Amino acid sequence: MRHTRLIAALDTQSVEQALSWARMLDGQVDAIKLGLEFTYACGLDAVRQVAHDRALFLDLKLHDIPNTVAKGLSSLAPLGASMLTIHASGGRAMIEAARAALEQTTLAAAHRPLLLAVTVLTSLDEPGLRETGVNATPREQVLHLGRLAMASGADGLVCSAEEIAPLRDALGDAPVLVVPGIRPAGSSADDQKRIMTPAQATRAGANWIVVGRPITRAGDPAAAAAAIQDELRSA
Ligand SMILES: O=C(O)c1cc(=O)[nH]c(=O)n1[C@@H]1O[C@H](COP(=O)(O)O)[C@@H](O)[C@H]1O
Repeated sequence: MRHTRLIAALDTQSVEQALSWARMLDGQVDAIKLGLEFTYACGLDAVRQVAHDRALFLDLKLHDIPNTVAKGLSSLAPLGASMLTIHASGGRAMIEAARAALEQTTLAAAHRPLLLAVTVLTSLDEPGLRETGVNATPREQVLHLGRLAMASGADGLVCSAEEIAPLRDALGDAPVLVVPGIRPAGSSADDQKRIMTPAQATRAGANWIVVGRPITRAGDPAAAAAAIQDELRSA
């Protein structure tokens, strides 16, 4: 059976806070995620400092013309992240250019970061997606973008847990599925719309789940992470 691993999203504008969370979560989570909030506030040197020898998901969701995304990724590749994100809606040429840039920039193939394509943000429900001009359900649009991204060179997809089963039906085991919008039972949804519990996500077949505020806002983040790992193991 697939073992679902846990990524903690360390969303903060403070290096000290990120370092403190990273240290308290060592041994409790399988990777840390640093994203837009941290990177814009603290810079790439701070990303290096917090990542140290931890597995890093650097989530900067690049979305631009192919040349700009390719050059942006070649600037990020030397940071040594295990995973990087782009938006699948940037299109085939952008995704192909992103993949080519990572192949060319990273020295050893074994160290190439996984290229993950974000499909439909977990903060969008059907009406929210329709407002962007997409006349499809989130599930249909995730499948559509997921097929495009995988055919264009992505290693995996970021999606909600609701779309894991249809993606597995359509694309099999090949895509690495990274799933945010995870809420342990009873915790606040915050701005997330398409949510599931850790147990539901692992049963559906997530490779990784991403959990931020339910861990970082807990009185004891290490205990919150440990409880999520227990839920994953016993699901
Ligand atoms: O790419 C992501 O990681 C991502 C994609 C998505 O569709 N939804 C989503 O929430 N995320 C990220 O996952 C994390 C979720 O954080 P919490 O809602 O606090 O658990 C945030 O850092 C988001 O940037």
